Amino acid sequence: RMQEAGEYTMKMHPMWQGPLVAPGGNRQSPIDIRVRKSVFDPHLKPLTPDYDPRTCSQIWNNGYSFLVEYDDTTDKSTLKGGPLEDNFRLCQFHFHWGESNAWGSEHTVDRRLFPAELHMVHWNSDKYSRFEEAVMEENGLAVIGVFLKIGKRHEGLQKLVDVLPAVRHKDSVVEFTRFDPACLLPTNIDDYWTYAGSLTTPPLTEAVTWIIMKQHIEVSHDQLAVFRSLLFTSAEEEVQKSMVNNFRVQQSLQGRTVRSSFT
Ligand SMILES: CCc1cc2c(cc1OS(N)(=O)=O)CC[C@@H]1[C@@H]2CC[C@]2(C)[C@@H](O)CC[C@@H]12
Ligand SMILES: [Zn+2]
Repeated sequence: RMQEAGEYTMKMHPMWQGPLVAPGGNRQSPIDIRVRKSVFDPHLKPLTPDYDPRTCSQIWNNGYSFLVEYDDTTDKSTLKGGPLEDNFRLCQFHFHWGESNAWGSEHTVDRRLFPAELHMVHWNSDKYSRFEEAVMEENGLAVIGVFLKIGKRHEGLQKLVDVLPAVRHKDSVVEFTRFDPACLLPTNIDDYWTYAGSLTTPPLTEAVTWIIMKQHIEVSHDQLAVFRSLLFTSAEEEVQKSMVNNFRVQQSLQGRTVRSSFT
């Protein structure tokens, strides 16, 4: 019997069977961005990502998403400007998506859901010496969020899509080199919202300056379908679970202000 509408019960990924709220969390992510409540900040500078594709090293299925990891032992792929006071180093990017195109993003814009969301994770290399340290510190991380919509095929993404079957199972890793993450940014990166939040997966630490792009990117239905062919489960497990709906429920704003770089 097909599930009746509204009867939909999402099988929670084991990650969410634990504590859903960080202890004492008052700046949690993701959130709904209320456009009319965001405050234009004329002092926000243009964002200046400067990525070196040669720092791309591997793709890893960590059992919740797939992470494209970058060598962050030097200042070769960096992010500066925007709301950021310091220099940040790119360490990985990953996505969140749904089992249908009707939902999948973590952030929403006036409650509008997107089929997927890209996160590019950077850490403050002026203040800390390694990612694991910055993860625990306020203003330790900066994450760029980009919404994905279904439309024309994304040529730059295809190189990544083609290698995903090699990391189908949890804990699989495959070498992946010379991928320029800038190709996944929208053409206009000057218009964004920014707010103080947290990681949306454990350790859920309130270390993140979020920078959410106003302009989305387009990927094809077939490209997103390959994301859904990944598995939460490792090769040994007898019951295989499709990697879908790997997003966190929205958190309350708790008095925070979302700033915009545009009017
Ligand atoms: C894909 C979602 C994901 C995984 C990870 C982080 C962040 C992640 O997404 S999100 N949405 O930016 O919060 C930051 C902490 C990372 C973790 C991947 C695994 C680690 C790198 C651990 O090995 C140590 C710190 C962990
Ligand atoms: Zn994420």
